[in-house]
Amino acid sequence: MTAEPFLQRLIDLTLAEQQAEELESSLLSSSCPFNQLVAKGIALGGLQPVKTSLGLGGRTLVDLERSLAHHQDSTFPPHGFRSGDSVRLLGDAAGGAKSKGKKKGDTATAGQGAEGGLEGVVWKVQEKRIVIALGSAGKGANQDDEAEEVPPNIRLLKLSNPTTYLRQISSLRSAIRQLSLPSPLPPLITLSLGLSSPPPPTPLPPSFTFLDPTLNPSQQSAVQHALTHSLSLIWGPPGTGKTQTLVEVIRQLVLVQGLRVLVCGGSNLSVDNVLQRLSAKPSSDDPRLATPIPLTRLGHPTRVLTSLTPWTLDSQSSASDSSALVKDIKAELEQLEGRLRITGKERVRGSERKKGWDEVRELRRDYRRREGGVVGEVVGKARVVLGTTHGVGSRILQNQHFDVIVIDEAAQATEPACWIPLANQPRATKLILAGDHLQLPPTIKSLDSSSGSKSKKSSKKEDKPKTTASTLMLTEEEQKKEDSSKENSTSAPAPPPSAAADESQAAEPSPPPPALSTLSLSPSSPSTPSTSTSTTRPDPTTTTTTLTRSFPLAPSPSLSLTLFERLLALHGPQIRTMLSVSYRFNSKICEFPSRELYEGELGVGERNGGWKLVDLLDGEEEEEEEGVMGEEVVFVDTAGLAMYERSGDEGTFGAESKSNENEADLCVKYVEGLTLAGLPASSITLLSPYNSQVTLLASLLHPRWPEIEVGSVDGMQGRENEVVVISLVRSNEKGEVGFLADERRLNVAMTRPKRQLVVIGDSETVSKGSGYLKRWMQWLEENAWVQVPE
Ligand SMILES: Nc1ncnc2c1ncn2[C@@H]1O[C@H](COP(=O)(O)OP(=O)(O)OP(=O)(O)O)[C@@H](O)[C@H]1O
Repeated sequence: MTAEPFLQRLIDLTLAEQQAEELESSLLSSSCPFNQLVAKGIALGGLQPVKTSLGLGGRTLVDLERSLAHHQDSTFPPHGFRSGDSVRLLGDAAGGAKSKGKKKGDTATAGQGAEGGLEGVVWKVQEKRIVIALGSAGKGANQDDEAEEVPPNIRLLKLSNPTTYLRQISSLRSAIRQLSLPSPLPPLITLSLGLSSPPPPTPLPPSFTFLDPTLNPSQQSAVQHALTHSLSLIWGPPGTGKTQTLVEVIRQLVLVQGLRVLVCGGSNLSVDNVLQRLSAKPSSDDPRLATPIPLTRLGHPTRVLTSLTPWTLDSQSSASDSSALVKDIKAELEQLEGRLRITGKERVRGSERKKGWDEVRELRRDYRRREGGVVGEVVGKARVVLGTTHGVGSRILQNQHFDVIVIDEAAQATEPACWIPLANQPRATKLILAGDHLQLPPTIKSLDSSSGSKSKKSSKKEDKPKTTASTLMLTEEEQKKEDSSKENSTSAPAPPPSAAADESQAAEPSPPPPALSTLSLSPSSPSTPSTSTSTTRPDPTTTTTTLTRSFPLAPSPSLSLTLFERLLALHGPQIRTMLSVSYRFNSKICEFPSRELYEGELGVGERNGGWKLVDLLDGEEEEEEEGVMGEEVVFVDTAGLAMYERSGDEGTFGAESKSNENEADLCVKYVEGLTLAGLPASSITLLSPYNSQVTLLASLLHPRWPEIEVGSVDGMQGRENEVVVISLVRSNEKGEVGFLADERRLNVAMTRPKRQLVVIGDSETVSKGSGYLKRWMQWLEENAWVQVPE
């Protein structure tokens, strides 16, 4: 397969994903009465605008509160609106604001009569107030005409968000265009498409030393590999210091090599993790670390950890010297708009009103132009810019060039998301990806065309890169493409027939992923490059089929194949290093995942290797409770006790999920024992692969121990606690294991605890699932403190 069809295939998969998300959202909202949408957390009614102001990008911000004419309480009920979500504002009475009806880029269906109204993006969410930046996700700030039409009574509906996909598609199209240009292809594009093999490493100078003297040997090797190779994958199993390693790499690149670095992450949290370490005072007194690196964090300030606000672009821009004039214009604009919005007797009328809005438009243009100048100045000073993969495609970076692209949590980002920095940074010559492809991959909603079954996995939906108001400023190219991409979306692979069918499939496991060792993207081995390793382009007058590839390129079977995995399969293990010391858990907890998934190479640090739960208790309790508190792994085996699972209505889409009441009771008993022994409830986490069981556990545990964390495995990636109790749920005569079949899900579950892993389940049922599950059950029998409930 040549490069162009490969990229086109990624576009098709992205369009299918966008369609699946739109379908899910539209089916949900169109078939539900409004109060049910409120109950589901995707709508809010009886709101009134209490203030309008101006936000970054010249957008009108509307502050909404619950109207006391409609509600007794001004606090919002539980809801799912988060900053960055696309929304529609509707006039409350008629179900549509007095506006221009359906807009050009309007694809979301949001309930009966919901086609009109104003589009916006959630800017800020508080207990009693929600702030909306007007303007559709795809249109940037060109909403001048609409600012005056905010209805007095408002219903708010959550929409599916096309911007994420638009940016991915436009980046992939940009990469396709670059293939046909006469100039040499950017080196990272040739490497990513297998059009060249990675060039030989550039050796480090003899004077090279590490800035961080605490790095372990595997971290040091990873740093050296990343500094000397054009393409470097840092494979970081749980708790192995991936972030610490990346920080050393970034500091070396900037402070020692004088390069400029763009750091992206699949989620806001991953970006913040890197920023937090990078902005912290270094523990080493190496003089090279004396001057702090100028850093800028892109993205919506409300989605950035509060402690990191000073590094956000918004904060830096408003603190800059050049922002004074912009502030003056903003104040003038707000004053004028405020006057024009006055209703009743005092209202501005007739030609004066028209003149006023003309002036607002003019001032807005001026504001945006000047604000753009300030933002460009601030970003230009940064030596490291950080943002989500989506955020770094913002127009803000259009004329900014970086030497190195770093993508953290790359095994949790889809490949089209990674193409945003790749296609938009043609001058970058080094790509560093960090992640662990043996933990859960990105969430995919669309059909997995390779298997015909739905692939729904992994990370929480909120963690997906989302549109944030600060990053809504699409490139002009994206804006032009918006409509055409929607037209094209009709040619994408067919979405699932119905949301109900969709979700019920999700209750069953996705087919187990290909093991890395068996992941073959082509008939020939990646380790057998063809003769040409040229990084220059062929004669542009010839067709793309003549592009000489060093490595075979196969179409991506689905979006769950990440760039991280594909590059590993394409270029071979020489492009990666593995961090092999985990600082999270004790050696017993490490044993099984290390043997089964990490080639036996994962070990533990000196500090944590001998950790036990009993060490957290004071002396007296320690003596009393020696026994289970001294165990690292506990297995409560319900085999033969007929503690069968139950299917239950999960609430959303009427989907079926599983629960197991007997197991839940055993969990409660176990937790009771731990707390009686003196362990704080906050040190305990309960996990289950099934949402129904999570709900059941929470209902049993939270009334007594509100601080206990209870969650689904998929939502807990990246988290840890002293004790983690896993309720496996599956217990049936047929030996059906459902979600447990995915090795990566189990890997995430069993690598969350620091001192004690507790598994509660039916070994007889689970052993029937797969070789991996059978081996796990065997290992538990041989290594855990096994309890058989009465
Ligand atoms: N060389 C080291 N020596 C001692 N402790 C270390 C070392 N490297 C990392 N750590 C500690 O290990 C813990 C995990 O490190 P870090 O957060 O960098 O890992 P990570 O791989 O990014 O984590 P995650 O699995 O959550 O992605 C931290 O407490 C960190 O201080």
